[in-house]
Amino acid sequence: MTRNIYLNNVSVEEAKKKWYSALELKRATEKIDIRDALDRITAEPIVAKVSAPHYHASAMDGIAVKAEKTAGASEKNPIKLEKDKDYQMIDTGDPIPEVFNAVIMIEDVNRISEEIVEIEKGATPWQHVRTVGESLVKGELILPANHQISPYDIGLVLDGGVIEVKVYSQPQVQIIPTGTELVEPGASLKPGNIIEFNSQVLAKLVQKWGGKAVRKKIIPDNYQEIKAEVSRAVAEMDLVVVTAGSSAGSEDYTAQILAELGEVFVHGVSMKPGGPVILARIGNTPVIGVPGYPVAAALTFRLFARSVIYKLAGKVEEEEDRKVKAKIVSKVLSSLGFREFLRVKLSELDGEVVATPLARSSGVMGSLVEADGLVAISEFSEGLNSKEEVEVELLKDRVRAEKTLLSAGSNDLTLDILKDELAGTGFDFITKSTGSLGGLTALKRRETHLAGTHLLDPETGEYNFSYLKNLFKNREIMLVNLVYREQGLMFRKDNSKKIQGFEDLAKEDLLFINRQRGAGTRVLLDYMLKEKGINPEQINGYDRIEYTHMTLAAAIASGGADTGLGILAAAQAFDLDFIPIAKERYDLAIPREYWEDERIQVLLKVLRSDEFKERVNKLSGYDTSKTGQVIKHE
Ligand SMILES: Nc1nc2c(c(=O)[nH]1)N[C@H]1C(S)=C(S)[C@@H](COP(=O)(O)OP(=O)(O)OC[C@H]3O[C@@H](n4cnc5c(N)ncnc54)[C@H](O)[C@@H]3O)O[C@H]1N2
Ligand code: MOO
Repeated sequence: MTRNIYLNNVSVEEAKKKWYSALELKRATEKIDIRDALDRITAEPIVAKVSAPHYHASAMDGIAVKAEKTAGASEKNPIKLEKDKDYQMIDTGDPIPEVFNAVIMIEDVNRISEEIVEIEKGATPWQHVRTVGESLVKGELILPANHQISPYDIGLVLDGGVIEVKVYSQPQVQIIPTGTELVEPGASLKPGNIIEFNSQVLAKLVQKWGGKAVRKKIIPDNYQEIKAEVSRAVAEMDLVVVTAGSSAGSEDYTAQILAELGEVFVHGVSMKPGGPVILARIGNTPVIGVPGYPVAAALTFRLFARSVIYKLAGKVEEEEDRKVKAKIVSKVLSSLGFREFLRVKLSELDGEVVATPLARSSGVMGSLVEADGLVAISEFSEGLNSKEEVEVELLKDRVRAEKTLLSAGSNDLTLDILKDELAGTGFDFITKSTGSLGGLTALKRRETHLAGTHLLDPETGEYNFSYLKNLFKNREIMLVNLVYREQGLMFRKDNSKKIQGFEDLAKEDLLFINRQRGAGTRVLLDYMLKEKGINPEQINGYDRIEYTHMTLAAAIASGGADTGLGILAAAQAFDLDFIPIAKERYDLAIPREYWEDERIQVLLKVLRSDEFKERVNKLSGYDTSKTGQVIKHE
C-alpha cells in the first residue's frame, strides 16, 4: 500500500464550505409519545385537542356562590347564605355547579350553623374561578414546529389532550474506531496497546447534540475490513465517523477508502490539533474521518460534524457557543499557517479574567477535561503576547474564574490531594509542573497565584529564601510549608545494576534519568554531585529529562532508565526501591497581596486541616509537622 502523504491544507472556513455545500441533508420525522420527547424537535405545530380546563373549575377551596347574591356584603352589613340554595361547598379544581359563578375562599366565610354561613365581602363574578380555556383553548397552538421540547412543554402538551407528536428523527451516527493497536476498555494491556475511548467521547457528543450513536467493534488497520464496515454503515446511517488512519502512516487508509467508495472533499485543514481531518460523502451519507489523537478527534468532530448533526436533528438555528473575553496569561508561540485551538482555563488574577493555556499536545485528553474554553490563534499570527486580549469560546456551561486558583512550580503528589480537597469546597486548583524556578518566574511575571518550590541554596543549605530575595525585590512573598519530603535514588527492585548510593551514578553501564533545568530536584542533584566530587559529564543520561516525579518513576519502572532522583511516594507508586538522599522542605510561595483572597484563605484552611494532613501521611516519605505554617524569612 502506498502512503498517502498528499494532504492539502485548506482553511477551516474553506473546508466547511466545500463539505457542507456538497451535502444534501434530509431530515426524517417520526411520531412518538410526548412523554418520551424531551429535547426532541417538533416537526409540525402541536395544537390543543381539548381546552384546559375544559370546565369552569374552582381555583380555591371555599364556597361556590352567585356573585349577585353577595353584592353589598360588608363587616357592618354581613350577608347570610343558605346551603344549596345560595352556596355549595367546593374544593380547588372542582367543577362549578352551573347555577353559580364565583368562589369565596373558606378563610372569608364565617360558619353560623350547619346550613348557614355569613360573608363580610361581596364576590365579583368569576372570582377564584378558572374558566374554560384559561390555560389552553381547544385548537390553540401549544408549540410551533422546529421547537426543542422542554420538561414544561411536555406538561402543556399533555394538558392540551395531546399524546402523540411528530418530531424529527434522531440522526443515526455510526462511529467506527479503527486501529490494530486499540483494545476495549478493561482489557489487559500489552506494550503497544491503546485503550479505545475516542468512540465513547464522540458517541456522547452525538447524544448531547441530539443524535443517536451506534458503535460496534474495533476494526483493525485492514483495508478490506475498514472498507466493508464503512460500506455497511453508509447504507444505514445518517452520518458515519471513522476514527484514526487519517494521517501519513503506512496503515492510514481512511482517505483512500472514502475516495474509493465516494468523494473526498477535504483531506487536511490548516488547523492544530486536527490537521489531517477528512471530509467526504458516500452516496448521500456524509462521512468524516477524524484524526486518532483524542483531542484532535474531539475538536474536529465538534468543529465539522456538530452542525451536520444539528441540521439532521431538525435544529434550525445552530447553537452559538458562548464567548467571553480574557487576557492570555502568558506568551504563546504558534506556527504561521495553522489555526491553533488552544485549550485554556479561566481564572481571575489581579482583578482580571485570565486564560491559562493548558497542555497543547493533541494526545493529552486532560487538556480538554480541564479546559473552560478554546482560544483560536489565527493562522496569520505567530502567537499571542502575554496579557493580550483573546476571545474564549466556552466549552462548559458554567465557568467560575473567581473560584479558580492557579499554581505553578514543582510537582508533588500532595498537590493532587490539595486539588481534591479544594474541589470539595467548590474551588478549582490548576497546577502547572514547571519546576521550582519556573514557578517562581511565573509568579514574578504575574501568571499564577502561587508557586510550589523547594530550591536548595548550596551556600546556606536553606531552602527557597535566597531565591525569593533575588527574584522579588519589591514584592512581599509569604512562604507556607506544604510538606517536608524524602528525596532519593529510585531503581527497580531487582537492582541488577547494584546501585548503593550516589557514588554509583558514574558507573558506565548505568543509565540515569534527570529532571528538567530549574527543577528543585535537579538543583539538589547538582548540589549532591558537587559534594561527592562527581562531574555531571560522567553520568550517562544526565541530559535525558522528565518533568514530574511520576513520569520519572514510570521511565525507570519500564526499563527506560536505571535510576533517577525523586520522591519516595513516586518510587512506591511504581514499586521501585529507594535510597534516601535528603529530606527537603517544599513550600508554597504566595504574594502578600493575595493573602486575603478568599481562594488563598480556603487553601490555608485546607492545608491546616486534619483531613489533608491525614491523607498526606498515608503516602510514604512525607512529614506534615509544619504543613500550613508560615515560614519566616526576610
Ligand atoms: N508523518 C506524519 N505523521 C503524522 C502526521 C503528519 O502529518 N505526518 N500528522 C500527525 C497528526 S497532526 C495527527 S493528529 C495524527 C493523526 O493520526 P491518525 O489519524 O493517522 O491516527 P493514528 O496514527 O492511528 O493514531 C494516533 C494516536 O491516537 C491513538 N488513537 C487512535 N484511535 C484511538 C481511539 N479510538 N481511542 C484512543 N486513542 C486512539 C493512537 O493509538 C495513536 O496513539 O498523526 C500524526 N502523525
Ligand atoms: O494536528 Mo494533530 O491533530 O497534531 O493532533
